[in-house]
Amino acid sequence: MLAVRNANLHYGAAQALRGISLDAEMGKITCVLGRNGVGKSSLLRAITGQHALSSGTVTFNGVALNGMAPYGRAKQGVGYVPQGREIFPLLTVKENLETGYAPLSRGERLIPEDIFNLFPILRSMLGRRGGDLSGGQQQQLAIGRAMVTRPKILVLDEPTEGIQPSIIKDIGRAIRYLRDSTGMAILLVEQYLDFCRELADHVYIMDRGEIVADGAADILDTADARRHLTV
Ligand SMILES: Nc1ncnc2c1ncn2[C@@H]1O[C@H](COP(=O)(O)OP(=O)(O)OP(=O)(O)O)[C@@H](O)[C@H]1O
Repeated sequence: MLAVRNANLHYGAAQALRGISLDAEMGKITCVLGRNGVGKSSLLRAITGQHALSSGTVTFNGVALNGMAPYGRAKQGVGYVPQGREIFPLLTVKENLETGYAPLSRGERLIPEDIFNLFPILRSMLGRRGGDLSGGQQQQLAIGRAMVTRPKILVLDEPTEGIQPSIIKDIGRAIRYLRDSTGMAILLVEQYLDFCRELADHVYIMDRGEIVADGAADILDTADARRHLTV
């Protein structure tokens, strides 16, 4: 289980996270919902080691991640699909996938066949440059690249952002498959309520750097949740 406790994060004098505590359990999909700018990406950057917390702790299966570089966290099994996907535009699809080898030992350096079963388009585009792919294909590639690292927790930053509905369905199916087939924990942040309602085992709602509610997906239908989520 990933456990965040009393996390505070600052950008200079501005505080982006205020005393956040949350759990992402193994074999479950945990969704964090919130409007633009409430601190969702900051939370994921703190978990994956892109930005240090000012105070608070992050542990994964009992191992303290605080102070560990992103590479060390990847070795601990933290896979990250960043906002905007961050595909290398001049590398081919295959080379992009192979960048996921970095935290693996030599014997583990294989591209899992599951990636192509979930996203067949990637197999047919292995030799194409990342920059030539559509936004939805790049999102599939970013998830595939994270799968190459054999994550025990997959952390996704707004996987539906700017993506057409048919590919959103494929991504939802892939996330469910990963939960059910591997028992990994999945933590995703989103603004797209219906996507979370369909997928989430547990939901947290964030507003202005704080967790303001949490529970099963049906809390999204409460008036209190809507107040924090509508613009
Ligand atoms: N590098 C940075 N320097 C200064 N302020 C930042 C930085 N990154 C984010 N912020 C600020 O921190 C707050 C939280 O931003 P964050 O990106 O975590 O929110 P978010 O919920 O992920 O929003 P979005 O949906 O737009 O990605 C915002 O007020 C944002 O302007």
